[in-house]
Amino acid sequence: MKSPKNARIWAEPHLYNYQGFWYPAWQFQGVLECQKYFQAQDTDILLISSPKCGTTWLKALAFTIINRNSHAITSDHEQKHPLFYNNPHKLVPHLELESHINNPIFEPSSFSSSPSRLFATHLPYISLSKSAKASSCKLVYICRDTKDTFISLWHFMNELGSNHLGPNSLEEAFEMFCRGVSIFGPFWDHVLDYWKESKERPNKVLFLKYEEMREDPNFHVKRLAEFLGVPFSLEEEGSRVVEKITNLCSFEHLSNLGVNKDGKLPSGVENKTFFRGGEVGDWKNYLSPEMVEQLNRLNEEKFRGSRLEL
Ligand SMILES: Nc1ncnc2c1ncn2[C@@H]1O[C@H](COP(=O)(O)OS(=O)(=O)O)[C@@H](OP(=O)(O)O)[C@H]1O
Repeated sequence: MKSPKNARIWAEPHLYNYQGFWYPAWQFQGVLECQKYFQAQDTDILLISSPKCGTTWLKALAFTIINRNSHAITSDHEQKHPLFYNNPHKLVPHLELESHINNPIFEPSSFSSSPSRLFATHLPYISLSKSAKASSCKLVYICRDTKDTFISLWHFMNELGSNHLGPNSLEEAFEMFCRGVSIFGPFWDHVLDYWKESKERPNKVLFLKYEEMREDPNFHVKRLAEFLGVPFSLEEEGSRVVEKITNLCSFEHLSNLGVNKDGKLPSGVENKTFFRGGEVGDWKNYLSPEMVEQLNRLNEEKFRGSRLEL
């Protein structure tokens, strides 16, 4: 199904609805190919998110955790770790984007030496391939406060929007987001489906919250490593490997690296667009009291009975 009006929709001329979720034309083909062709292996790890919920950060953390034996955590002085000269999106391929370019080949990053293939996706649960759901591959989902996600998405899409239709105003974007019309949205359905799966199959789906990770990153890095089957040894804890990973992957560190200030992805997107501010509660600088009330009300309605709070 195609969006009804020929207007600016998240700086896109049209969005397409498939299985209840919205996509720009340039991603739609990749979504279909990914659902049809991606063959998950039992040892795979999929990092999953609705856009702007912490994908870049999670990619950096998971890559560093699972490859720590082959890529030791180096200091600013040594700069040997791949994160010093690669944006996290280059180290962890995004399924629906890569498949669009290389269909139907799903190649893990050549930087990874882990026996687990590491991929990321924004696909909603309903559109994952059969094997991703049925195999023993691990799914790590990260979600974020609804209001901060919306503000981050609005900035990002306006920044990306290279078409002649121009940017969306905050009010236009807000109205669409609340109706569920956003990239890989409705946001609430995306989050809720993975939340339910994480409750039903906790060994299969780990559900992370951006704000909780900001609050105590070391705790969540340990939790992530345990879930991925590569817990930290006592020796590693003693030599502060957890803290080193947290620091290496922090917003402050990654956003100040040359590669993330000046580099670009093969798609042409500038790496710096993935590092806007990384603040919790930035929505307070943008949303009116009425908008806040509306998003709070939607959160309550959509998540009622699920015990999920965002
Ligand atoms: N390392 C690290 N730590 C904490 N936060 C980080 C990090 N890297 C990126 N960010 C912030 O995450 C927001 C981008 O979200 P995503 O990475 O999910 O974007 S994308 O879906 O991959 O396009 C975006 O949030 P906003 O700054 O609020 O827009 C980024 O700044």
